[in-house]
Amino acid sequence: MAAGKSSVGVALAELVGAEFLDSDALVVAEHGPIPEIFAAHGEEAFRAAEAEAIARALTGIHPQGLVLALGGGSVLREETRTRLTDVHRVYLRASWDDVAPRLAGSADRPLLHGDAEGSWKALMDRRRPVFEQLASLTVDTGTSTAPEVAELIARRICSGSDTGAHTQAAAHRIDEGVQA
Ligand SMILES: Nc1ncnc2c1ncn2[C@@H]1O[C@H](COP(=O)(O)OP(=O)(O)OP(=O)(O)O)[C@@H](O)[C@H]1O
Ligand SMILES: O=C(O)C1=C[C@@H](O)[C@@H](O)[C@H](O)C1
Ligand SMILES: [Mg+2]
Repeated sequence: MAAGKSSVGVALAELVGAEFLDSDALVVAEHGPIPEIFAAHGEEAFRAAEAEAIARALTGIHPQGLVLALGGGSVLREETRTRLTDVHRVYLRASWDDVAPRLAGSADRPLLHGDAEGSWKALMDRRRPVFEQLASLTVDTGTSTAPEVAELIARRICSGSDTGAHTQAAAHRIDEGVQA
């Protein structure tokens, strides 16, 4: 949470000329604000809506390519991890010290209500192994701005240091974006 998935995703999509989608925004557009979904229907209902939104995004047609920012807990579902097999999967790594100032004043993360630091660390302890295993590329976000992180991702994908599957066309587009 607050690792910068949405901010970096927008910057990366702009850099490489791809379409950008955000699973949280897709869920909100269809079902309303996330805290209200959690309050009215519970986390499971949110996770189901999130998995559906991601499935639709990934099966949609995106002639320019797609950068998809995922909700922080979405990949805990095996069905979603399976859907990501053939794409680049970037893990934006951040520490509590990195994210604490970014979370200040934000009330739209229902899983962090109360003891935000304790909740964030407990969530991350559970999720980190999943993120590490799923990622085809890991980037630290602590000391770089979102556009800088985006550029680093594009360069790493171009240079082949990302092990994720990708097409020649996508690599070429990224190359052009990085050089632009
Ligand atoms: N590399 C960065 N350096 C400094 N601030 C950042 C960086 N990346 C994102 N931010 C800021 O942190 C806040 C959270 O970023 P963002 O919404 O992109 O995170 P997220 O990972 O999408 O969070 P969520 O899991 O809630 O969807 C925003 O205010 C954003 O401007
Ligand atoms: O980390 C999480 O579980 C979440 C992160 C946000 O992106 C939202 O998807 C929601 O607040 C849950
Ligand atoms: Mg986000």
